Amino acid sequence: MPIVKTVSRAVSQLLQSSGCGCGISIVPVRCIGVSPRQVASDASFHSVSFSESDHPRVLITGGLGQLGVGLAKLLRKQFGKNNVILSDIRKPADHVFHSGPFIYSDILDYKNLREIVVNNRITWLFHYSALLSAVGEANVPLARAVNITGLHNVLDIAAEHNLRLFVPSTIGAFGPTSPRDPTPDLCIQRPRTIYGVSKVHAELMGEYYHYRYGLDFRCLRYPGIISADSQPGGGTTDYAVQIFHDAIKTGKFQCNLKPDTRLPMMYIDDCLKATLEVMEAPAEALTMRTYNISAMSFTPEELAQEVQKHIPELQVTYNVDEVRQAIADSWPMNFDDSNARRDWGWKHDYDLPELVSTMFSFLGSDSRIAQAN
Ligand SMILES: NC(=O)c1ccc[n+]([C@@H]2O[C@H](COP(=O)([O-])OP(=O)(O)OC[C@H]3O[C@@H](n4cnc5c(N)ncnc54)[C@H](O)[C@@H]3O)[C@@H](O)[C@H]2O)c1
Ligand SMILES: C[C@@H](O)[C@H](N)C(=O)O
Repeated sequence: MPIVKTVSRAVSQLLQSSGCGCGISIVPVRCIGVSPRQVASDASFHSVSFSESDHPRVLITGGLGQLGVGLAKLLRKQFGKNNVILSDIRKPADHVFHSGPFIYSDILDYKNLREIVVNNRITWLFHYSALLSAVGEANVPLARAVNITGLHNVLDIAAEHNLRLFVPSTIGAFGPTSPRDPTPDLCIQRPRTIYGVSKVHAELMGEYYHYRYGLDFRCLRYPGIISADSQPGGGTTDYAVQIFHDAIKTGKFQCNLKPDTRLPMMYIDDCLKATLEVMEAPAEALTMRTYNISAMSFTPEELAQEVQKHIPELQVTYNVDEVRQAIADSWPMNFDDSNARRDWGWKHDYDLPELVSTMFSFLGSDSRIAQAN
């Protein structure tokens, strides 16, 4: 009995200890073994030397998707080219490979991931690997492995090596029983996609590791992200990127969501700015570890009208994809991000008109606009 009492007192002290995790020295260390793939620290690099400044040394997982290359560019500007390593399981395009350090990393290979963190003295990790909502529904076992098992690997390595860890969540972490207009930070979360379920799991596990082990976990729930120079990876909000390419190439766009489907959206520069800001925010400013961020909300019809201000002859038709429509109908229509705005000064720069004109100036539609006028 005395042993049971001592253990339960220790556990209740742990559970009551505050956010910083001070005094909790236990970390979830897995068996230390020798990786069969031990390589010299610089084996995979075409540029190897880290600066000796105080800059964080950054690893981005899943970095060849829609968001990772842009994030690397922003972070390299801030912290130096060689302090930011992009990684993925895909082969990088030439311009990406030559823009800074790139390394192969499969997040399901725990030892290899640990080796990369150790050999490169990583201090900040941005965990971008994931299968998004539509591709996740098409391959649930793979989505479960990448989004859940992969996250477990990342969490353990981050806790073991005292990293600051950023994991993005999404509007997809909410479901049909959540309040949808607006959706606050704290409310019912019962998503009906494997993507959403894995992201709620990531939010909860990250926060648990923060309170239990003192892990510096930071998480933003992104809206659908719109970018000009990178393609979306198979989500429900992809239509809002595709419309620009089709408008310029063919003047026709077939939308796979109904015209009145309202979803929160954001231009990539705002998304990446928020990501860096929350990672740089002083820990004392963060009253929470998972925040909604928001910029605008629109329907396909409203986006098409704004695009038609630039390409008046654009013809839009609708051919609804039932899987994507059901997902979109269960997601927030508007996102309440007042906590992010209050705690660390989040402020977006792009509303719908600025987003559309910026996309067209990137995609070089000037000649078409001139023709249209
Ligand atoms: N793009 C958006 O609209 C959006 C919105 C909300 C949240 N997010 C989140 O932001 C993050 C990045 O999104 P994205 O749009 O760039 O995704 P993406 O689908 O474009 O890219 C994901 C990357 O993960 C990689 N990957 C897959 N399996 C892997 C594995 N086993 N090991 C390592 N890498 C692997 C893929 O090769 C791919 O390059 C994701 O976590 C996503 O959930 C994105
Ligand atoms: C919203 C987001 O997480 C992603 N773009 C998707 O649609 O799946």
